Amino acid sequence: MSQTSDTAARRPTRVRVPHLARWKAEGRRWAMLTAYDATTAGVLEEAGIPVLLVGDSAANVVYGYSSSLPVTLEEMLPLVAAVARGTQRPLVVADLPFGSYEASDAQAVTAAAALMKAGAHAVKLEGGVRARDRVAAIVAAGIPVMGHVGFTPQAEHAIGGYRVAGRDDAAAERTVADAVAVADAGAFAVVLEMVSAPVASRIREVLAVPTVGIGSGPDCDAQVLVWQDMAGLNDDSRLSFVKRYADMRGVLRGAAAAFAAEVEDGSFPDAAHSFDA
Ligand SMILES: Nc1nc(=O)c2c([nH]1)NC[C@@H]1CN(c3ccc(C(=O)N[C@@H](CCC(=O)O)C(=O)O)cc3)CN21
Ligand SMILES: CC(C)C(=O)C(=O)O
Ligand SMILES: [Mg+2]
Repeated sequence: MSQTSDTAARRPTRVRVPHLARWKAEGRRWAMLTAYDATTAGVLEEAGIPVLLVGDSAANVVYGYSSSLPVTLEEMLPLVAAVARGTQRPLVVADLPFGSYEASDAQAVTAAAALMKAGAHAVKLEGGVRARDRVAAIVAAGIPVMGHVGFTPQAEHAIGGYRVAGRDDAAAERTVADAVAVADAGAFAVVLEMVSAPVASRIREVLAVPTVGIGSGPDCDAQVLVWQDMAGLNDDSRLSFVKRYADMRGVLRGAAAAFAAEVEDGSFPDAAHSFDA
């Protein structure tokens, strides 16, 4: 295949599902962050993040809902398209939102295909044993699926709150069985959310595919955080598994306040930021 422009010649190779399998075999850990817009996704690509998740956490951090339940497929699609347009290298995974895949395999495949048409390279859905048929149906349609077990926020009301999965022996066995079920159904990776660290470690040993931890301890093949949590843009301090790597909330508040002060005192715009004649 000939490459005709400089841009094409420099275009980085897209991360694909087989790369993640290879990284597990090599014992190489990797980071996943959420992204919801083209600008941020481009910055995360520059930082070398290989996998971006357009999470249904968009419900909270983009749309301002107090849980992930209200966000719709229609609200997810433009965010997926923006992240795909804004990046060249990262694998873009899109969450199937609550209500878009539970009713039937056919509904799940239709919703997954809509996310792929918007630009995703893979989809993610919540649930273990209860979701295995959905995973298999979407995989059979040629769409890579990332699983998500442990605490599954879309099932908050069935679970009875935000809680760590796998803390007693029976719960540990259920969580391992959930991860195995989605991996056996064809998932290329499995998110482990708020799984106790020893159980997550066991799942990592048992699964041939990578585990992606969030609040599940260090013994995972990859780690994921919501980018606004990671960057300290969110002020929600309830999430004890989040580490803040910057104070973006403080930086942005400071910049906005400085801008407003200069507008109010007439020092912005100055000659350097105006057009003469
Ligand atoms: N900003 C943001 N970050 C997230 O990680 C996130 C979202 N939004 N929205 C979708 C889901 C919801 N998630 C959540 C929501 C709440 C807890 C939570 O309350 N955790 C507490 C309680 C744990 C416990 O009681 O055992 C914690 O201490 O982490 C955890 C994950 C993770 N996802
Ligand atoms: C927190 C991650 C795993 C997620 O599912 C989301 O952002 O919606
Ligand atoms: Mg999600």
